[in-house]
Amino acid sequence: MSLSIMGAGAVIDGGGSELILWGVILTFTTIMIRTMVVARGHIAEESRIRHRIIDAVFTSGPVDSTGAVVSLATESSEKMMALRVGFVGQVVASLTAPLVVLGVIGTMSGRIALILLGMLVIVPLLICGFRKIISTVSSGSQDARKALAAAYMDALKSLSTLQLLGAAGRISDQLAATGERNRQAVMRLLKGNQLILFVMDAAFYLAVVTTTAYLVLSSTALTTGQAIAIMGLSILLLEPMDQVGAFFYVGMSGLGAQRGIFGFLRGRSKARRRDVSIDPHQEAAVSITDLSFGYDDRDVLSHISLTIAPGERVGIIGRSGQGKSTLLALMGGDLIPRSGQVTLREASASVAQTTWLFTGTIADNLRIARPEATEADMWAALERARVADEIRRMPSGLDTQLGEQGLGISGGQAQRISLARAIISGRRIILLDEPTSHVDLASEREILAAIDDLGRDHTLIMVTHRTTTLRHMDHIITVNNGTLTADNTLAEHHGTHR
Ligand SMILES: Nc1ncnc2c1ncn2[C@@H]1O[C@H](COP(=O)(O)OP(=O)(O)OP(=O)(O)O)[C@@H](O)[C@H]1O
Repeated sequence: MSLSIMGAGAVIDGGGSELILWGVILTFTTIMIRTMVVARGHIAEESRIRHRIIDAVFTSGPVDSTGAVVSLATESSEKMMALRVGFVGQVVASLTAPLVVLGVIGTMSGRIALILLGMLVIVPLLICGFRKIISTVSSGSQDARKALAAAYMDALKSLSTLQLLGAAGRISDQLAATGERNRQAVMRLLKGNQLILFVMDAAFYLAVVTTTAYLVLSSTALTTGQAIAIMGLSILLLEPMDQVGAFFYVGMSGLGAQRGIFGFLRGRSKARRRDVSIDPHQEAAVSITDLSFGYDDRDVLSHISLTIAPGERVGIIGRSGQGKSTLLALMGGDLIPRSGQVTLREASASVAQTTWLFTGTIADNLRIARPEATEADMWAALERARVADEIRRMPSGLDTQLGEQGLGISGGQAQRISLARAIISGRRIILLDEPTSHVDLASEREILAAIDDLGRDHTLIMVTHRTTTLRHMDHIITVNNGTLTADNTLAEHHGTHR
């Protein structure tokens, strides 16, 4: 369009080939800038954002809401990428066009170009003004969407529990209500956008066209051809207005998503986990010195010290809520002590209370701990965890597909696969948090036998409630009121705690 308008002005004036040439060059430059900026690293940028989010989760430990993180790593990342790659590029390009046009108008009348430039500057100011007005509505819509994603994720994660409790219907109603709140928030955002767009579009179009017409008509220095060319060109000044609509859809939601992602990353970097310190020259497998820890303003462990020799099996017991799992998490580096020090001779592996298996095959789940493991390595680890025979009897063996959290196998089998994974990792300090609490007696016997079979090349530290398990331990430590009591033998334990 710019080409034909400039052409018109030039042809009418005669000898305007220079203008046409400029028009051609600058129009193509604008298109190239737009294409290059938009295309640059589209997918790379999105995966970079996702990578930062996931990296922050991995380095700083568990999150309060998995759903919210999934929402950040999917929808929000997409929106932030759309803002940074597609939208910013388009805005730059759409601002280039009017500047070029002003340059061309400037060759005919510097005064008109300057006045129109002044009007153009108002556009970003107007956008900023409206952004402030609408940002609350936009954040509300983002929050509603995040709440919806988190609610779905939580409901799906606890589906079987909800069904067992007969609460599925109620939760389904709650999800519907959360969905409705999300719909209303989106509608509010759209309504606000439409209104602002209408006002801005109409006002700006009218202002530019009337001002240009007035300036052209009141100028005596312009030829008829120039006057027509300037009037035509002024239409191109409205190009940024086409971006205003996109600004409120892509820009505002992108900025909201960016705020959410940066806020999450800032929070995570504050909570950044410090890996437990490793000292291969240390004699003890685990040494804890004058360690204190608490959640918020509540102290859980106070000035505790502990040394565990390589090859020892230590049972950690105590009443519910005394801090057994917390102590194990501190040994694994999942929590940071408030004061004091935890030092391990080498990195540890964990077997959690509830099985932690991914969707994938049994082999996939083992190779997570050691990607280069051969089939023979995997069978050896499964033998040691006393689950190999059962897996051999499964039609697909190592290729048996597991659902989320080990769906498709029994809790006891899942727990022993989890133990096999700790074994195949080659780590010789194994932290077990009540590995037998959710399994039947037969599975418990198998797990305990597997622990006995591990031999003295592994140091085992196990939180447990079960007295049967304690017989397999060399030492028992009781956590009580923030302190530790070491019972050197099982007899001592029975003597004091029966
Ligand atoms: N993430 C957390 N935020 C705040 N408080 C927590 C958190 N995790 C645990 N606690 C509290 O810290 C205390 C110790 O918890 P911990 O899970 O370590 O106890 P435990 O001895 O392992 O209990 P149980 O035998 O019931 O598993 C409890 O009072 C618990 O409520």
